[in-house]
Amino acid sequence: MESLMRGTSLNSIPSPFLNHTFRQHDSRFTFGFKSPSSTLINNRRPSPPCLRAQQSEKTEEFKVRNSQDEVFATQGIRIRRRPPTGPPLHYVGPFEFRLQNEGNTPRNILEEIVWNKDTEVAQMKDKKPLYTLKKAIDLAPPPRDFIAALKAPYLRTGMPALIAEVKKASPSRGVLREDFDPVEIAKAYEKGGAACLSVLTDAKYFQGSFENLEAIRNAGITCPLLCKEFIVDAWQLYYARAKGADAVLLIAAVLPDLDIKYMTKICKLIGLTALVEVHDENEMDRILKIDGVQLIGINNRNLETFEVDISNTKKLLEGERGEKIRQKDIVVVGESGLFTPDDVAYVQEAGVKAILVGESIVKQKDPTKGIAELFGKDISA
Ligand SMILES: O=P(O)(O)OC[C@@H](O)[C@@H](O)c1c[nH]c2ccccc12
Repeated sequence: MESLMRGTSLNSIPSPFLNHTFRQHDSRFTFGFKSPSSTLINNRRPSPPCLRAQQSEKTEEFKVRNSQDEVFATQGIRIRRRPPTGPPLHYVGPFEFRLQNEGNTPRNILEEIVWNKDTEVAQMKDKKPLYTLKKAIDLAPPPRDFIAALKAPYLRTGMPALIAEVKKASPSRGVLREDFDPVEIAKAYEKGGAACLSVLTDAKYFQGSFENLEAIRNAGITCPLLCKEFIVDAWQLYYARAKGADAVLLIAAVLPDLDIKYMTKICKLIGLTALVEVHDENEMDRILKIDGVQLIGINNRNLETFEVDISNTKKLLEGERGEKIRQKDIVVVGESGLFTPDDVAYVQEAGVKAILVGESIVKQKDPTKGIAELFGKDISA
């Protein structure tokens, strides 16, 4: 299974956004990175009836996708979940004309990742259908309480609890650590006082894996584990739980409200905690209207542009939003771009009870010391 995650077909999708260090090429993919062109196709023969039937199926698919796009647009979601199929053929006299897909190039890195993930998940689902995962989750180690693990150190120390990220690489930063031993890093984080760990499982863009998640889970680590994945399908929730995850990330920039509602319910059902990630006011307002969300992450990095600005955490917690969050007793996590004790103090002041940190601690020779440096003191006691 893991070889599939890192298999040739997926690793080889050419990407204009991906850091050169782990980029390969393959022409088998349906969505390419050709310069968007509007090509008029002119077939000289009229279509036989079977072709026309296929085309009307395509028309239906096109309509469904269009209406999905409309739902996304009304919620302010810019990310398209799949490459557009393009308009169906138009008949003009004895000729068939159609405009070739103009929009089948991802508009940004997040869109590219999501399109890849969709293909990847479809392949994985074929190999491991849901009913096999349902059996597997009964055998998985019982889930740990992610939110309780965050609240305890915050109540004890008054400092934000740390979710320390096991992260080898990212599309914006390239490889963060060459000598990457996920289990050693996880142990060092735990020793340094991390409350929970986040483990990147995306292979193509972050050089992570589910093997890492499983290995950390089986290495005697007691911190609850967040599976850091791009969830586009409920099947992935079951897969994450089967691999030992205690929590998963749901990205509001990718998932419409209905998916968030449905997925948070499934999470509850199978014992996973959902960390719902927002990046702007619109996403925050959408998520605050959804019942049952207990944990919200504010990402200081815009996943479409890679811009990092830690004042984003403050901005989204000001005024009525902050009030509503307190009323609902939601735990907020400040995510990304935190490097110094001043940064930690800044987001704490803004109202977060936990922080999610990768780069600044994973890059340190000794990540245990990296944590003490980040907080300006030893938080392990
Ligand atoms: O390495 P940083 O800047 O400390 O960031 C960690 C974490 O917040 C970041 O990896 C992250 C936040 N949300 C994500 C969604 C997908 C992938 C990665 C992320």
